[in-house]
Amino acid sequence: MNSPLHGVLVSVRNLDEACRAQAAGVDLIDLKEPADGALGGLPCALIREVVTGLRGRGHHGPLSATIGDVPMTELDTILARVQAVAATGVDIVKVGITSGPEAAAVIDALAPLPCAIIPVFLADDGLDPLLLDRAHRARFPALMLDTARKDRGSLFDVLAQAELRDFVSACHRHGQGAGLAGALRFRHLADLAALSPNYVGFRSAVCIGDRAQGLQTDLARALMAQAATWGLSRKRRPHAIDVPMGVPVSQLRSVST
Ligand SMILES: O=C[C@H](O)COP(=O)(O)O
Repeated sequence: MNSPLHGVLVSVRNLDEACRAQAAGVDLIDLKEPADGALGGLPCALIREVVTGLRGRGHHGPLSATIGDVPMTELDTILARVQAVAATGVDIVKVGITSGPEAAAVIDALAPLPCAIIPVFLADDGLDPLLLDRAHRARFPALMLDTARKDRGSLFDVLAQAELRDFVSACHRHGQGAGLAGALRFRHLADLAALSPNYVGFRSAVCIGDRAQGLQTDLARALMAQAATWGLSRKRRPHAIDVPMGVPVSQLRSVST
């Protein structure tokens, strides 16, 4: 249960928001620019500033960052961005994967890299089982689902419960953590808990208005409190539903700088 890939992930865009997330007790702080799409990237200098700032404030929890919304056709750019983001000092690099002929080559190219990478499958148009199987076999520490079009409902509107359950089970069968995100709201916590993912990701739910607005500390605190009652946070209540073991720290490849 001490996996760094367990709990509630909240996306932030700068050090101020990161400190708010830290104050709220967020388990995984994720760096991205929410106004630039589902996986909008931040400049590496800003990522480094946030990493240094948080570590300087005694934050020991895992930090992730996205490489930005890079098309699958631009493999060289994807690999260069992964290397640059990993070098900022984050623990995990998130890479968005969209279905299409080039996606398999992206998975294959990411797999041997010497840093912890989480492929994020954008599920708006369904999941490609062959692509997912490839990612399971590539031994990434975790896989994640998210949605690109935030105005069309949540992850639960684009995938059936059974598909989500199969995704989580397949991750666990392959020794991988399973992450779920996609315009998730407080009202989804019970359904999320029933799926027993390793971590759940939020941005829209901790903003007033859309996800491009500022992170609200009060909402983040409330989210963490409610997630804890459902066993979805690392700070679980004693009576909370048990969540399967996540990926042990030893299984995370270190980030090369
Ligand atoms: O990585 C997780 C996402 O940032 C979640 O954002 P969202 O709740 O707006 O879909």
